[in-house]
Order: sequence, then C-alpha cells, then structure tokens
Amino acid sequence: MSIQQDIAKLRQEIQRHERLYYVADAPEISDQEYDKLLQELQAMETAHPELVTPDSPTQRVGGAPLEKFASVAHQQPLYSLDNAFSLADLAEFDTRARKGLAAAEIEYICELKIDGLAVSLIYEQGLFTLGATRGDGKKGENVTENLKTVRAIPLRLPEARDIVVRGEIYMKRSDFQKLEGFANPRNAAAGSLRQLDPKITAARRLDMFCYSVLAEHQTQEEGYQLIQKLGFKLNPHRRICRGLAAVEKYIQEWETRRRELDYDTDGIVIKINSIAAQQKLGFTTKAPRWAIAYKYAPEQAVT
Ligand SMILES: NC(=O)c1cc2c(N)ncc(C(N)=O)c2s1
Repeated sequence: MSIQQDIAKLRQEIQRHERLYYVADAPEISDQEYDKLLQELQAMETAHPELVTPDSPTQRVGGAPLEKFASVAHQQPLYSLDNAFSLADLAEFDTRARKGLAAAEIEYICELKIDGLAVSLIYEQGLFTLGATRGDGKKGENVTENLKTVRAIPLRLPEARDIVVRGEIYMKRSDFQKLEGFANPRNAAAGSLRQLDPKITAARRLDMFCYSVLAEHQTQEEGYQLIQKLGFKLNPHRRICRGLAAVEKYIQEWETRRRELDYDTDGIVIKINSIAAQQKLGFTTKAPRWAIAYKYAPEQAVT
C-alpha cells in the first residue's frame, strides 16, 4: 500500500478507538496500545508532513499559547433555562404549556442537567472549525484550540455537512480528584477550558455531553439520534415522559441515583419533545417556554 493509504488507514483506526473510548465508553484496546498507535502516526506524519490533515488525532494538541481569547458572536443565541425549585413550580410550568398548546397532556423528554459549562461547536463541511463558550448567550470566547483537545469532540463528522451543536463541557469526578486548586468539578472544567495554553487544557481530561443540534428534526429525540449518528457523546439517561406525573417520577428516581455517577449534575432538564409544539410556544425574552430546569436542593457540603 502507498504511504498515503498507510497513513489514512492508521488515522481511521485511531479515530475508531477514540470514538470507542471517549464517546461510547467501550474501549477495545488499552491506553498504552492507543498511545503506541498515536506515536506511530506521529512518526509517519513527521516523515511526511505534506500528508497531515486537520482532523488527524495528532492535531488535537496543536495550538501555541494565546495572548487572550478572541470574542465571537453566536450565530443563534444560546438561551438559558427558567428554573423550577419545587414540584409546584413544575406543575405551573406544565399547566402553562398545556394551555398554550390546548393539550390535556404533554409528551416531555427528561434529561440530567450536567453541572459544567455550555459550549457551541461549528462544523463546516464536516470539519470542526470553531468552538466558543456561552459567554452572555450572544457572544462568547473563541476556545477552539482548547476544545480540540477534548477527545469526545469529533474533529471531523462522518458526513461533510455544515452544522452547529451545543453541549456541556464537564470534568469527571475521578479526574477532578487528581487536581488541586479547584472547589468543584465545574470550576475545574471552566478553569481548564479557559487556559491560554492548549497543552494545559489537554492535560486536564475534559469531557462533553452534547444536547442540542441546530438542524431540521421533528422531535427532540430525533435530534438526539442525529447527534449520536454524527459521533457526539450523548448522556444515556434521557427518558420520554408522558405527562407531569411521569416527569415527577423521573425527578424522584434521579434525586438519589445521580450520586452514583462519575460527574456532577445539578438538576433535570425537561423539554417538550415535539419541535412543532416548541415552535408554537416560542421564547420569552431570555428563555424557552417549552423547557425548564428542575433544580435539586444543593447538596449539604460534606465537611
Ligand atoms: N442552558 C441550556 O439550555 C441547557 C443546559 C443544559 C445542561 N447543563 N445539561 C443538560 C442539558 C440538556 N440535556 O438539554 C442542558 S440544556
């Protein structure tokens, strides 16, 4: 085989293992074997620099340290969610939504609210070209080079399409415990993402759950199928809940179950599943009328 074919084959093999390990949480090889493959690719690319591609796994920790982060405007603002602090707040939300839709019962999709920081990723012709923090919702910081070091973020999609996805950058508790100087995993994730030197970010093991894709789909759930097909990591615990009682049951179940997870959550995100219904209800000045975040009472700090 030609050197081009050898390099392309090895690159695809490494990208397959990256997806297995960081997106599917189902590695087939050990870290050492993975590192060995990466070193082999690194050596081949050093010998043939003209064959390096922007999506090569060797390009994840590339950028030189920045002086500062450039500000970047979001194509579509990142909205925030209204909060519900009690089941009564939740009932009010459900009543308002049913009135707006003239519906007796609403099909919701419930998901864990990840306690991290929101980012927006732009892909052009399938290539990851820009990543930004939420900022004030309208403008954020360009942290593209740092997001390239997050192995759960694909550098190239399986299809050459333009798309914008959003999600939450977080740090696993097990990785947080190895770090000094941060009060909690969320602060550690925020502090690590906003490092001017991508090499420091790369060493911090950030992760990402994707939860929104700006593309055509009929239901929220269909949007998640697309996100999965494109190779992003999706939190596996979402559930379709028909009516308020089913939502309350999910909230109750995860109040305790979430403590077994290796990442922090601070509540439950409840969205109306039908996109048509979402469009009918629209937004207030700052938040969607078709979604709400139920917040658990803050855990008593274990002193
Ligand atoms: N601010 C927002 O719109 C969201 C914030 C979050 C979050 N922190 N975690 C999960 C989701 C989700 N699954 O939709 C959302 S949506």
